[in-house]
Formats: sequence, structure tokens, C-alpha cells
Amino acid sequence: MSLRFVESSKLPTQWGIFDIHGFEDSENQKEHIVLTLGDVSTGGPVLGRVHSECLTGDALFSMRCDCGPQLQAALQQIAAEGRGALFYLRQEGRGIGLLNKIRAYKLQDGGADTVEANEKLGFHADLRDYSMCKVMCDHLGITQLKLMTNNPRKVNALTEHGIDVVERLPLRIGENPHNARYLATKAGKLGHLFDH
Ligand SMILES: Nc1nc2c(ncn2[C@@H]2O[C@H](COP(=O)(O)OP(=O)(O)OP(=O)(O)O)[C@@H](O)[C@H]2O)c(=O)[nH]1
Repeated sequence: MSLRFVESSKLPTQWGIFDIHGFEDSENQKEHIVLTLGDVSTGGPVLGRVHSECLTGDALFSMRCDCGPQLQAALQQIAAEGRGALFYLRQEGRGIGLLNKIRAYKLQDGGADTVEANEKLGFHADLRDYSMCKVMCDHLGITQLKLMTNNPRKVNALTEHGIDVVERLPLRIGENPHNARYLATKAGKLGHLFDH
């Protein structure tokens, strides 16, 4: 992965003024961002969230998934701690892209679960790559993460890329009748832990 830091600036949000850092992956024509709050380069493990893009959940308030509430909760928890990092990775639909995610939704409307739908479209259930996080951490001086996630495979992937994840913090939020089956499939087939 050829990831290059581009620029940093400020991003005022309803939870405080974050620093926003832009990175470019020219090889894959992707642009990723990291929001940080406080001094993340010194002072021990950083509260972190590695969040994969979900336009429908993050920006359009979709209740088919739990992405939007997780994003909001992560930013709130970072703000409450006064220090942390949100890695916002542009790998929509677990890496299959937005339009294929809509195709997968259509298949789920017809009875497939989220894993079967990906497979019917010819994709693996999860195509995401977390290698860019190591470059981002090195650039930002982050050496250890306390990671907010329900996904142990994400912890393993980051660890394999050389990131020291010292703790996994569950991020169980946003359950509703529209995403009950989706969350059950994540727990049953994708190894997500829905503990508190
Ligand atoms: N292919 C596909 N992607 C989906 C679907 N619903 C949400 N996503 C995508 O899934 C990604 C989020 O992954 P999740 O499996 O929900 O969660 P996670 O990141 O593995 O784990 P957490 O850290 O606990 O949130 C985002 O890129 C969403 O766009 C779906 O039905 N099909």
C-alpha cells in the first residue's frame, strides 16, 4: 500500500474541535481521514475507533446497520476522554463499494443474509484491508490503541499489521428491529462479539 499523508487542519464538531488528517492511497485511488483529539503521540494507549465508510449509516441515518450510532458513540467517547483517534477508512460496504452494497441489500430483501448476499455477488464476506492504519499511526505517533469494536478479526488484522492493540472496548449500540437479523448474522458468521 502506497499511502501518503497530504494535509492536516481543524474540524469543529458538536463534540469539540478535532484535528483532521488526510491521507491518499494513489494506488487504489482512495482518500482516507483520521480525526484526532488531544496529544496522541505521547501519554500511553490512545482510545481509537477504526471505522469503515458506510454512507447510508454514517450520513443518511440508515437503520439497516449499526454504523451511524457506532460512529457517533465513538466520537462522543473520544470527546469524553479528551484524547483519541477516529480512523475513517473509505472501504464502503466491507470493501465491495456502495452500489454493490445496495445490490446486496436487494438480495437481503429477498431472504439472503449479509454474508450470503456478498457471496451471491461473487465477493468474500469481508474484503477490507487495514494496512493503511499502520502508516497513519506511524505518521501520528500513535504506538498503542484501546480499540472500540465488536470485531475481534479487526483487532487481529491491526495486530498483524504491527499495531499494538492493548484493549478491545465493546461498542454495542444502535440495535433496532431493522438491523436485528444483520447483527445476528455478524455475531453468528463474522465472529462479532455483542458483549457490553
Ligand atoms: N457488504 C455489506 N456491507 C455492509 C452491510 N451493512 C453494512 N455494511 C458495511 O459494513 C462496514 C462496517 O462493518 P461492520 O461489519 O458493521 O462492523 P465492523 O467494522 O467489522 O466492526 P465494529 O468495529 O464492531 O463496527 C461498513 O463499510 C458498511 O458500509 C451489508 O449488508 N453488506
